[in-house]
Amino acid sequence: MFRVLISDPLSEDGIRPLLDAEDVEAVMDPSLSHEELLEAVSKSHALIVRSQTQVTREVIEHAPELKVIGRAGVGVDNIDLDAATENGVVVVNAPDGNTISTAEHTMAMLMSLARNIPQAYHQLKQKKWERKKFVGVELKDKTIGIVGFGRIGMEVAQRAKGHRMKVIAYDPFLNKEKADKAGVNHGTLQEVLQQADFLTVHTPLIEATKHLIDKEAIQLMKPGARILNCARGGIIEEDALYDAIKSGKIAGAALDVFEEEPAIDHPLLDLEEVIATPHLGASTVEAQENVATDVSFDVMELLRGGSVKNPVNMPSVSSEMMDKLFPYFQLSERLGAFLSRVVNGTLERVSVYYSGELLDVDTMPLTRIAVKGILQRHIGNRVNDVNAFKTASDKGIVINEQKSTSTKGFTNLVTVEIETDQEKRSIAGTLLNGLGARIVQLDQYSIDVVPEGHLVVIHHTDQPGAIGHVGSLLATHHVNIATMQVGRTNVGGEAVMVLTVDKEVEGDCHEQLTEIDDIKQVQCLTLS
Ligand SMILES: NC(=O)c1ccc[n+]([C@@H]2O[C@H](COP(=O)([O-])OP(=O)(O)OC[C@H]3O[C@@H](n4cnc5c(N)ncnc54)[C@H](O)[C@@H]3O)[C@@H](O)[C@H]2O)c1
Ligand SMILES: O=C(O)CC[C@@H](O)C(=O)O
Repeated sequence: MFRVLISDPLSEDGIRPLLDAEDVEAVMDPSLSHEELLEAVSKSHALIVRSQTQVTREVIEHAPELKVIGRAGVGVDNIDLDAATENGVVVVNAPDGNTISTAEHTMAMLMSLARNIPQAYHQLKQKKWERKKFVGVELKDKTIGIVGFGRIGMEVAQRAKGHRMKVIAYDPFLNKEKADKAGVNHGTLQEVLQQADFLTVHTPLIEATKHLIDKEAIQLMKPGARILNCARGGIIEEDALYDAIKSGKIAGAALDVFEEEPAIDHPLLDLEEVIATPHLGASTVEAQENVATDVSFDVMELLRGGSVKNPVNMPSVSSEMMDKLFPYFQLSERLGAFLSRVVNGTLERVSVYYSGELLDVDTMPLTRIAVKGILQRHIGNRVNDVNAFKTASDKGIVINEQKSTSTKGFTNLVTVEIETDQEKRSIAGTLLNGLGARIVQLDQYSIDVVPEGHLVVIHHTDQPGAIGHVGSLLATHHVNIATMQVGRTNVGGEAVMVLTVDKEVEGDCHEQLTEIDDIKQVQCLTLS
């Protein structure tokens, strides 16, 4: 008998198949205290949550029999994915079921914001008939800037077009061709900020999107623009938004989500220009039924040993497979992560080539890990080696894996190649017997670099003094160089320097490196 604990309110119709299953004993109790949750989860094989229950490391480590955590919704930021993976617990979510509800909620917020509906309603309830105070603005011919053009962003765009708004969108996976197909304009983040009368964010909350809309970003916006967040608290910096509304730079904001929830006594709620709902984007009968059905299906499949539709983290890999592939996991991920951080343009195709002793091995798990390393730059830990291919194909990225007889003299070689709408770049790495992983090729240049820590990649012209200038400048910024590799194709031609350094190169130091004569591009990255 599988014991399933459901610790947030879920649609009973949606989880009916689970409640009725003969091999499942389900307990739904959304009112558990923290101590009661720890006690209940300690006997459970599966835990199903929405966004309220915080599935922390402590919770996961209290559950020795736990096999799966089901998230009835999209965002998994309330689940400690690392702890789940480390403890062999599979996390599944239900990413499609609440898209429409959240897009519709965004439109409801957009219209309420434009026409001051909540404020006017509140006054009328106080028996005040105010008309002058609540003059709104039309949506027609206004520009809506959409940051994050995934499932919800795209649905919002279609609805905004119905209101005859102009739509401009930014997403690292959006290019002109995809934007044309969706009938929207494609812009950089800066262009979206500058052109938007209404700015709406629909990204996940990950390292790259935390405070994406901060003071500097708001500075770029039109005076009198309005901002919406029906995605995740923290994408918009709340203090910066507060100041911008107080100063009159931003005319108003509509918020469904907050950095800390429940947000009962939040300063933004004291501003009349702010309208808000308590994280209601997914709160419709339909969405709750959809996500409950989807998540219970995957949870039951997993408990019964079947395959799941929406895995979020890494399931256990057989020990036999692990022995062969394990040494290459980190190399493949880091090659992908390195290349994704230096490539320009929108990703279109990823090819991974294997040679030498990898010729006869099933290398598909390594390709997944390389693709995960590439996509993580923009998607964070929602992409993993299980869902990497699906995530790539959802984004229109073609994945290609090939075996090659060209080993360039190494006993094993993994080559990752990325094509974007602007360029084609490649990187190759090997495992040296007893010495660990090495990057041995970057594009046309032969190098020898350990793929870890802080790295600086400098494209320059091969001229006397270039290396010395870089060394002296880093020294003035107290950046210690651990190793330096220089690759060139011919004397006096194009060349690359790859440095490993003891601390991150940023700000002025980065700026000044780019100003050195003969240096064309400086890219800094950290592999951990
Ligand atoms: N308010 C609610 O109740 C509610 C309901 C459902 C979803 N959500 C949230 O809405 C968000 C979007 O959900 P979705 O289903 O559309 O997800 P999705 O994965 O389909 O789309 C997210 C998009 O954001 C893009 N992105 C990532 N980093 C970016 C960056 N730095 N700049 C611009 N774009 C970036 C991704 O490429 C992706 O296309 C998530 O945060 C989700 O948790 C909230
Ligand atoms: O459970 C909820 O209502 C919120 C869900 C939503 O934030 C999500 O990310 O899917």
